[in-house]
Amino acid sequence: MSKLFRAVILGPPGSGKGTISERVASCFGLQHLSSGDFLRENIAAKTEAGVLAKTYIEKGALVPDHVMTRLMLPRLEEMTRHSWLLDGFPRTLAQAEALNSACELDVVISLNIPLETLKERLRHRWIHPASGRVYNMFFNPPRVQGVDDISGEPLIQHEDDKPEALVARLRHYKDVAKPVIDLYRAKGILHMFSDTETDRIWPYVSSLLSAKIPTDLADAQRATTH
Ligand SMILES: Nc1nc2c(ncn2[C@@H]2O[C@H](COP(=O)(O)OP(=O)(O)O)[C@@H](O)[C@H]2O)c(=O)[nH]1
Ligand SMILES: Nc1ccn([C@@H]2O[C@H](COP(=O)(O)OP(=O)(O)O)[C@@H](O)[C@H]2O)c(=O)n1
Repeated sequence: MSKLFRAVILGPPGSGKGTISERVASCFGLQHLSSGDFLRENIAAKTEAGVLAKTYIEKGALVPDHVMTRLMLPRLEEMTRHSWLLDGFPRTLAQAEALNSACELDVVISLNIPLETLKERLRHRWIHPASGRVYNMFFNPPRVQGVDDISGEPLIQHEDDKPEALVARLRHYKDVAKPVIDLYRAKGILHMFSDTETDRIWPYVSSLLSAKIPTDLADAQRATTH
């Protein structure tokens, strides 16, 4: 069996992790696992972890490490036969260390986006809460203003994307992420991309993954996902 491929995408809220992950999933056939979406599914299903996580997210706080790892590691266990791209986890050094002991990563993509750009994007981010689909009123607007393209249901704005909560959230992200980035840099698997536009970053991410993902794996996975 060919080797499976494991990747993580890091970056502050609004840096384009979800947008790039979707492109990676469709071009390279990796499974995209977003911890934010998975948390929202757990909250909607009122699982034990979901009920607990909700109390933190509502306050704009990070979900504690032991809750996140207890949620994510079993989910990754279910994907041992797939190649995947993990988005939103790990967020802290403790989460990165827990992930380390569960599996070996091939590549870490880190998005380095200027603060002003992040603020501008998140102000205009709207989501469809049931599916996690993300829109931007300029970059990828819904076909009908305020309405999800697929379900026709109303879009909402995250409380923590509103301007008042944003700056503190982005600043906090930086402090927490630094040791995670340092860890992956020390392991020699970190690839950092800096720009203000996802469309300019994407060709570099795409050529990195083309070089790193074994071709037989990419072909096989494409065949099963299309
Ligand atoms: N203007 C602009 N918006 C973008 C770009 N890339 C992503 N977005 C939007 O910015 C917001 C944040 O992107 P998302 O992929 O959700 O970032 P994440 O929080 O890191 O997962 C979304 O509304 C995206 O549609 C870009 O290059 N330019
Ligand atoms: N590893 C993680 C991932 C998400 N979260 C929480 O879940 C929320 C939504 O995650 P997300 O990845 O969809 O959103 P942003 O990081 O773009 O805000 C975050 O704002 C955190 O409150 C967390 O605490 N720890």
